Amino acid sequence: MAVRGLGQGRRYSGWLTCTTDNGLSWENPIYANCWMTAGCNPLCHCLLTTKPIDTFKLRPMKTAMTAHPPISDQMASVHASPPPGSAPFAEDGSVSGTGSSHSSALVSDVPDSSDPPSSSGKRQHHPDDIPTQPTKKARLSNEQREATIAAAVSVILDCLDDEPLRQGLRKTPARYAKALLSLTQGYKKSVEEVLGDAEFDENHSEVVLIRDIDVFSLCEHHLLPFHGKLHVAYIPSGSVIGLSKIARIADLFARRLQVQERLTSQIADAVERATKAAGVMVYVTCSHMCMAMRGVQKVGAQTTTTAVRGRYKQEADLRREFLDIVGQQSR
Ligand SMILES: Nc1nc2c(ncn2[C@@H]2O[C@H](COP(=O)(O)OP(=O)(O)OP(=O)(O)O)[C@@H](O)[C@H]2O)c(=O)[nH]1
Repeated sequence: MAVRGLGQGRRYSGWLTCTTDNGLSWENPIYANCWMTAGCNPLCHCLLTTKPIDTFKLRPMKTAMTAHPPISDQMASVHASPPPGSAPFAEDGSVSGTGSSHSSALVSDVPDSSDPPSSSGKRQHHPDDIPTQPTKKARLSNEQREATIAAAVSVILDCLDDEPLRQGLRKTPARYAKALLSLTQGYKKSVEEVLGDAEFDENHSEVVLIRDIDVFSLCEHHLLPFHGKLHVAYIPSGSVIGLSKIARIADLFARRLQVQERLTSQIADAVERATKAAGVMVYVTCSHMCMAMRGVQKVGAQTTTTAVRGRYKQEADLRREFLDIVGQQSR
């Protein structure tokens, strides 16, 4: 498949075969942005290795060489110019040539024209802004996301280990990419999908409390896990939702890059919206590996966060009842 002329602002993906000057050869999946009109040199776009590369060859992935929508002029302009000495693509889609090693960011955050810009150009987050829909990045194909992450992990391994291509590490970039996408699968789902049809008319207007729901998430500061338990209570007003859906809503938000406070609020907001409840209370206790394995190294430290909505905000008795049920000290 010919890739010549994919064009400025297009994205492409493929496998890049690299050979270092000491004869080592390996393949890296790449997913990159192209901003040249023809004959671009993939080395200038992909984040590959710190080792010198003297030959390279690009062959398409089975389903790849897809042209994606152009990235905005704004994003194209933040990239550095490609180095001189581009290599032409062959008609079969492969490209070979010589060059020196070069690295740059792999995939930029492509702004969406539907995002309301702030005066600083950044998207403003509003407290009511619950991300109930899959994110823009999650709409990329799994293959594209896996390839991008795996390529980045190859670079990380190259920085850590003297033999990044040894048997035990050879498949690590691909394994890690799969694992990370699994740990962040919440980006791909919406609250509506999670709920399905599991809303049932019921006159029960007393507390429904689901306790001891496991929570596993990734701290957005260090990409290290935090895990613990959460308890959710709501006061129905005319209908209830399937019990499992509360845990699914929790997973939807936990399986993203998070801070515990935001996770807690997002679950409370989503449960309130899904159940149209008169009141919601969420209580989360977690251990953060970024505080245990590294940094301050406090292995026993636990963080508790709560979020209250509706009647739980106004009525201390309801909060007390919640804490009694989950076995915590009343405050
Ligand atoms: N509020 C909040 N902070 C978190 C959460 N997860 C991790 N953190 C904190 O994020 C902070 C990041 O602080 P920085 O000083 O930028 O990073 P750092 O140098 O790695 O900090 P140390 O962990 O203190 O070594 C740390 O204090 C973490 O404990 C969370 O869920 N909520």
